[in-house]
Amino acid sequence: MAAGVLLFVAVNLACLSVSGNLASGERSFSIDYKNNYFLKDGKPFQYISGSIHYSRIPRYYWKDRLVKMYMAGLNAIQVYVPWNFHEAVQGVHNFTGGQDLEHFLDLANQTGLLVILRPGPYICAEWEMGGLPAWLLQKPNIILRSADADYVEAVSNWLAVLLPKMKPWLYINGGNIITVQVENEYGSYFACDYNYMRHLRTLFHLFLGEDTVLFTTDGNTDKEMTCGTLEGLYATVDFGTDTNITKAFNRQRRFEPRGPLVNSEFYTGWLDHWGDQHAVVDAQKVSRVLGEMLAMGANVNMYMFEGGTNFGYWNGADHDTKFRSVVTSYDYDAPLSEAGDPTEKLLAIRDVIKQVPLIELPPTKVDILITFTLFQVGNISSLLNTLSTVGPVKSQYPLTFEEMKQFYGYMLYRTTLPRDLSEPTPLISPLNGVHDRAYVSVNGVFQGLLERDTMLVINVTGQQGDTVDILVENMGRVNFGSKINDYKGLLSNLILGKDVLTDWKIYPLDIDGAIAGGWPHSDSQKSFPAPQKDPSVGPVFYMGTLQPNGLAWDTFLKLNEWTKGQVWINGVNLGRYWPARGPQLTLYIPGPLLSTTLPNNITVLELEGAPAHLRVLFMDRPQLIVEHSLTSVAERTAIYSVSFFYCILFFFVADTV
Ligand SMILES: CCCC/N=C1\SC[C@@H]2[C@H](O)[C@H](O)[C@@H](O)CN12
Repeated sequence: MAAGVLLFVAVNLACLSVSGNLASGERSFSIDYKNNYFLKDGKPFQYISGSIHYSRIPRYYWKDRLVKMYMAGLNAIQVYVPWNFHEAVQGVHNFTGGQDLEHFLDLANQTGLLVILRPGPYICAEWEMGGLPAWLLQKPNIILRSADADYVEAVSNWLAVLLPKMKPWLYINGGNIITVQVENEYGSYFACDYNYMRHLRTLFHLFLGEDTVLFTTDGNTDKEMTCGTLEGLYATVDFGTDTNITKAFNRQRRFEPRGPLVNSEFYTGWLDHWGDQHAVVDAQKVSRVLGEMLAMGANVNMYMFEGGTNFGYWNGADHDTKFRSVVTSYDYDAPLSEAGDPTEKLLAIRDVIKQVPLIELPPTKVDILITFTLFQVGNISSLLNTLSTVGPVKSQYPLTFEEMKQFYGYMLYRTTLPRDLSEPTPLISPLNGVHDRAYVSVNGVFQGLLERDTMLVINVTGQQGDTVDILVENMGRVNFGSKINDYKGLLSNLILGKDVLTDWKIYPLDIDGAIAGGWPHSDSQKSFPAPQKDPSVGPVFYMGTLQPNGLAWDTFLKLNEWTKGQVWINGVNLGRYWPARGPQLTLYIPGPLLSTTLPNNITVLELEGAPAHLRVLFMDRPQLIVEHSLTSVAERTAIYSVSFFYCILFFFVADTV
């Protein structure tokens, strides 16, 4: 029996012998600084936890994931609360449906899982702006994650709503929350503002009670631990498989000489940015290092255990040497896949934990391969009456998304050519002010794109008075480091040759609202352009309808030879696709999102260029670019032959108009 299990059994046996000094039935959770472990109801307790983000999993799959985590041997889960997920509009709080945090906590409780709650208010997590709501940026020069008065006021108002909801869920009050994290890796942030952390500590104690176990988590360096820790908040560390465990926990000991050893984020995998090679972490290495930590009696949370998906516009970004947007899939090479399928890594981890009988895990999904063809709806310039019902804001110079009070998605900036441009003329944002991608058209003809930090100039031609349309895409706000004040849109003027472009009409686009309202399928009685021989280039909408065919399983949408864009299915925004850049090549579609009785409406916004065939493919497994080619020849042959067979069998010509 692995040493880790021996120790786990020993700790549990110790529980039987320890005569708790508690009234029978009284619940408590605390730190035993004498014996260096947690006490649960007065008995030694070691948590084996996994991170799962309810904001990245459809509500109908929460229980499925939680049960699988329990079946893997965990006794706890760790969960972030993204502030912007619950207060996208200032002062308007949403705790229903996919935001029903208390329902998620209740499902975890029903499943026998304790909870390590991480309410931030900043959470990082490769989530949009690290969970901070973008409307904070409307306060000029706000210093986020500091004692800045505007920021502190907004944080205090938010925590005054959230924390009272959480108090009944504390283990000591009959719930399942055992510990609560304050902020997140604060030692990594430039501000190092102890007054801010003291204010948070005051609020957390005020709303949750003085006897709640509060903690901090920081990267495994002295500098990070120095700025990130505070008296009264138990200091924990995070590190992955390549870190020396003894050195890491010795560093924690320098800040917490007594108390339980805790690795709050043991990285089971890692995140992907568009253009990266897909990050993987060896399963045997993960299970081995986990076993070593458990054998030391350490408390471990595996980050991630179930990653899920950055649906809609919720992905974050990093900005070290340049801006790098996080992909839609948050699979994280985690023990449970993005679609919730157990992996070899989960089985290896379960072998180390071995605290639950080896119940058979549910089988993976059945094979599905469906191909069908989309039809062109039109380009954005021609759809402004549908997509921008509020109409344009006129401004001499460009306004940001935040100034326009639209925080996510896409914005259309329109002006006219100041003079004839018979020769290709450079269009440039001299201050690198395109945040993040701008798709440029003249009189509806796509001229090219500008990309933050990457593509800073394109050539344009046209005649004086021609309409210049610039569609700007928010690719997700930076979620880590000093650049989280990540304003979006055209942050500075555009220069065309020697002319500063002025006199703008700026159109907020409510694409999600239009699609949720049934567009474009509800317009299907109208005539759409007939399929073109040559595919359009530039931002164009396409639509399709998949007739019900019993398909109610999880599938993965592949847009083979498409470039980059966004997909909606039955009104739900699945997120971004970018197969031209990878490594992600498919989009996860949760099975219950598809109707087995009604037509399934697919809408695609292709931003650069669709393939002539306009076909899309529903697959039974994800595809991504790994270090070697996508698949071996044998695998490729198998996929294509199976695909060919199913194409014949399931070829769907989408409903046309
Ligand atoms: C080297 C940069 C470290 C930044 N911290 C990261 S990257 C992946 C994870 C998640 O973002 C997590 O939310 C952070 O707390 C720690 N971490």
